[in-house]
Amino acid sequence: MSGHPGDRMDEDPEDPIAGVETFATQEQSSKVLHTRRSGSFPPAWLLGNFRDPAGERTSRSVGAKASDKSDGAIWQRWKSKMRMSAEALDGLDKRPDVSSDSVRSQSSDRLSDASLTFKEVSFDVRLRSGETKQILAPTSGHYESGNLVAIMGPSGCGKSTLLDILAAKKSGGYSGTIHFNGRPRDHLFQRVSAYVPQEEAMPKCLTVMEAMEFNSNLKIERPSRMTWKMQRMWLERRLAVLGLEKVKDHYIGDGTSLRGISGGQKRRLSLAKRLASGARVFFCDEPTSGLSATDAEAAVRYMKHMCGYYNILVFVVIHQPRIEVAKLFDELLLMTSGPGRAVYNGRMEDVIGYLHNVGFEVPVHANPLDFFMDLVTPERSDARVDTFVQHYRQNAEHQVASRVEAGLQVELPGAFQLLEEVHHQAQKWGSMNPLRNSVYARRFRSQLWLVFKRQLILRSRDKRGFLADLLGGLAKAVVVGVVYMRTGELGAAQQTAFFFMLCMTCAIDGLKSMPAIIGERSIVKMEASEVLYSEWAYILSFGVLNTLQMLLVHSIFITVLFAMSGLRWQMYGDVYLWSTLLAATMNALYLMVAAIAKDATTAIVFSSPFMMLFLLFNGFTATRSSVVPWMRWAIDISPVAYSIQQMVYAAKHTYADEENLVQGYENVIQLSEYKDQPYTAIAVVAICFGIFKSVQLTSFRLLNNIQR
Ligand SMILES: Nc1ncnc2c1ncn2[C@@H]1O[C@H](COP(=O)(O)OP(=O)(O)OP(=O)(O)O)[C@@H](O)[C@H]1O
Repeated sequence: MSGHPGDRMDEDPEDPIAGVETFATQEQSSKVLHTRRSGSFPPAWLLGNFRDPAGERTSRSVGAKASDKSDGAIWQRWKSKMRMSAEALDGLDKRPDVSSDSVRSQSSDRLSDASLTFKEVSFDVRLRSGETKQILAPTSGHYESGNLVAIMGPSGCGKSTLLDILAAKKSGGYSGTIHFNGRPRDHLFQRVSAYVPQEEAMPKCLTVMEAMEFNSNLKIERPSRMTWKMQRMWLERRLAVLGLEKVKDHYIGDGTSLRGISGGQKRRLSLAKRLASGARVFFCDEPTSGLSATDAEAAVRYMKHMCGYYNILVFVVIHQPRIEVAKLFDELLLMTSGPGRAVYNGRMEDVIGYLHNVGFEVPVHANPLDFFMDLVTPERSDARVDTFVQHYRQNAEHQVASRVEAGLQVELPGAFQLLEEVHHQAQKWGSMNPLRNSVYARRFRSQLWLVFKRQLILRSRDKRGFLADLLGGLAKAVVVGVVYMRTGELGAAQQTAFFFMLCMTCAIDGLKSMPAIIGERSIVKMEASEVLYSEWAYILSFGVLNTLQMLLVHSIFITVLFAMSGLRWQMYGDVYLWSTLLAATMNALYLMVAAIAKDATTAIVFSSPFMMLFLLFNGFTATRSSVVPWMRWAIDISPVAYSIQQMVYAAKHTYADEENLVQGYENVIQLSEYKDQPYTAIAVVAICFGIFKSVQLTSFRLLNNIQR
């Protein structure tokens, strides 16, 4: 069997195989391919610009010289591989005991072994009173791939704390050691592990397959001769393992404005995305909470599939599962609270025997886990916490300790070697860049392109939002234009009032961009903490697209308004330039606030003082001589004031042949203490823009780091 990024490789069967499943997939895929290439937007090049398996034209240069024959051979090998993995998957589905070794060994996609060992991991916090509180007492464990591990215990016992420490979500503040594959965890651990939050924010207008492609492309580089269609087949296998193949072309949705996949399917998509990223160890924080009993069971059952089929290690923090669900877990780490301490750490099937050894018999028809949980929940009157803690210390702790020591003796390939193994095998499908020894699997420019591409797709699908923005700009221009229709015939004071109103309108227009960045922040926070891409990649792509859209809407607004005002077209260039600089600077200000604020309401509240400062100290209604001397600086730094000032000078030059107007403008200049200083004006506007952008970028990054 031949390989693909993330799979273990065996020998390639060279014979061409056209299995039923393969054909079905091929047909579906080509249907989508056809739809995407037939002129719809986003265009095909945006969604995937890769060679058709049949050797058709490609825009990807690497591998373009390969002969059709060898491309055909690659395609046949790939089809054969996919068919065999589909058969193995079918076999897995049909077996009631999904974890049986015989079924596992059928899996051609089985990843190499991995283990996680933690020794004496504890966590203390310093309270405001100065005291230290132990949240998690020293806890140890050793777990190997192919196992589904349940972490259970009463509320507040430190399950999530332990999970966060193991997943490297907590960068410090804990003691103890954590080893991956018998070696100390290093910076590459994040590339081979995945943290799955309780509920994940995902872009609603993306399809399930596109979400998979996004994660996969950011974590695993596609070899040059692996086509878009081949990658899709590979991702379909991952979706099939989690029971999502039927919804692969459905939108994710948000359940309200866009009905997408169900809540249970979303949870499974969270897993599938990480699977497509090549993760070997999963840390899932309450993946079943909020789901119906049926969906919760399905989620755990699919996790079990994933574990067995790919040989993955999965930790799941879970609250009192039903007996059918509990039985799916291989291992159990049960904790009690006050502080968090282990009271059981072993195979799930041994729980009843363990309870018997401690002196408790599980009542007939009772769920053993419910029974056990009740006994170790300190708040319950029938709890026997001390008995279990003591029994664990005297009889079980040393067994766990020896498992840990044995685990530490076995040095499996480290994260880099695992990545190298995958990289090496993937090279069978074409050339690739050298493997990066960085937390980011892809270079910054690839991250930027992939993030930009997704943003463009999402924006292109939000046609209503775009149209509303465009029509809003047009309507605003018409309304303001009707008010100032005779401006061209009026005196300098009235014309300056028009410039003032125009600048005010441009200055507040950017407020509407705030909800977009706030809405996407939780998605970016999650993805950036998973080191899919750097925050800069997001901020840059958002900035470019937001600016382009703003420029388009702004241009329509200014042009229509200017045409209606009746002013001479000679000064259109100046009006356009200064209003655009002002709009861009104020937009940067609003995005800066949006990057800091908790939510949209807070952002509006925060942005008001800044907005008022610039709008009120505008040099026209409040001049340098009319404001208190100690507030004159506000006019000196106001982009609004500089924009009005430069428009006034432009008008004075434009109407140089009309004596009355020139005189009128002289009066305005004198009253408002204006100076014709275009370079100072540009410098001030550019400095403001630079400061707002820098604060936005830094705070976005800082906030993400704090919350990581
Ligand atoms: N950084 C911290 N500072 C103060 N207290 C903390 C900190 N981290 C965790 N805790 C406290 O430690 C306890 C354990 O929290 P944790 O979220 O790990 O528990 P849990 O078992 O996952 O709870 P639940 O099942 O309710 O989600 C809680 O009381 C929590 O408030």
